[in-house]
Amino acid sequence: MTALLRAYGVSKQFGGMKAVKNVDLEIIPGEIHCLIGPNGAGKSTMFKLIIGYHQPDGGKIDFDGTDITRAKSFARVQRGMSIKLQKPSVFKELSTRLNLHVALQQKAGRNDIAAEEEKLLSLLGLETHAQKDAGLLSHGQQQWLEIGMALALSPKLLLLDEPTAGMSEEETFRTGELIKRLNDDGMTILAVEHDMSFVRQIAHNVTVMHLGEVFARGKIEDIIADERVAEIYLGKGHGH
Ligand SMILES: Nc1ncnc2c1ncn2[C@@H]1O[C@H](COP(=O)(O)OP(=O)(O)OP(=O)(O)O)[C@@H](O)[C@H]1O
Repeated sequence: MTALLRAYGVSKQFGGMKAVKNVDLEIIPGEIHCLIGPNGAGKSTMFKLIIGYHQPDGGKIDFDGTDITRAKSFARVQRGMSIKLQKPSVFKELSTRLNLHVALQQKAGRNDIAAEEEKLLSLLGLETHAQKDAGLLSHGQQQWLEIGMALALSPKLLLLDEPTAGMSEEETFRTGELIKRLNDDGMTILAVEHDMSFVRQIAHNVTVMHLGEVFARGKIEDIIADERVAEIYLGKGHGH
């Protein structure tokens, strides 16, 4: 199957520090793909190269059949990437519903925004919080709202940077169920994630980075069974 996103030999250096070395990554339409690895592995840098926050020193990134290696972030969004960064950046003084409304308005050609709002509120499990100021939602609810705002753009690829950061165990599990529901509805998802039990809950395929390089890649069940992967997580005392 043709990849939706394909990175070839991507590298990024900060001063003398090679944060990402010759990384290949492939996202297939319809999959949930997790990019994992211990602290300092280069995951965030790779994510930022994909979303256009950093420019690579070498390599190439194709998205939906187009070379986007040097494209600006907004051009990537226009092509169908939707990005949810780690920290929620909802409009805290606006209601949950209004946050979704604003996000839905950004996509041209919507004719029934109210119906889309209802759909998203129910998908996110936030119906009873529709009128509440977003700033009064729990941390987890704000993260879900932001996922909803990312979905409002009807993306081809949803990119999530550590979607469970700072969440309780219960919120983490519910986030996993939400991501799986989105995927059941056809959404392709790339998530950078630390939490292995969460990765086990959602991932189809996994790319493992270590010291800036791809250390392993494959189906989630093979990655879980790979003792070398367990060693890089546990062996160096990084605490993940
Ligand atoms: N803007 C930057 N300037 C200098 N060095 C950087 C920069 N961004 C990342 N690095 C370095 O690149 C390496 C990889 O960092 P990166 O944040 O990509 O790893 P990570 O796998 O996301 O780690 P973590 O799980 O701790 O977030 C680290 O050694 C980091 O200090």
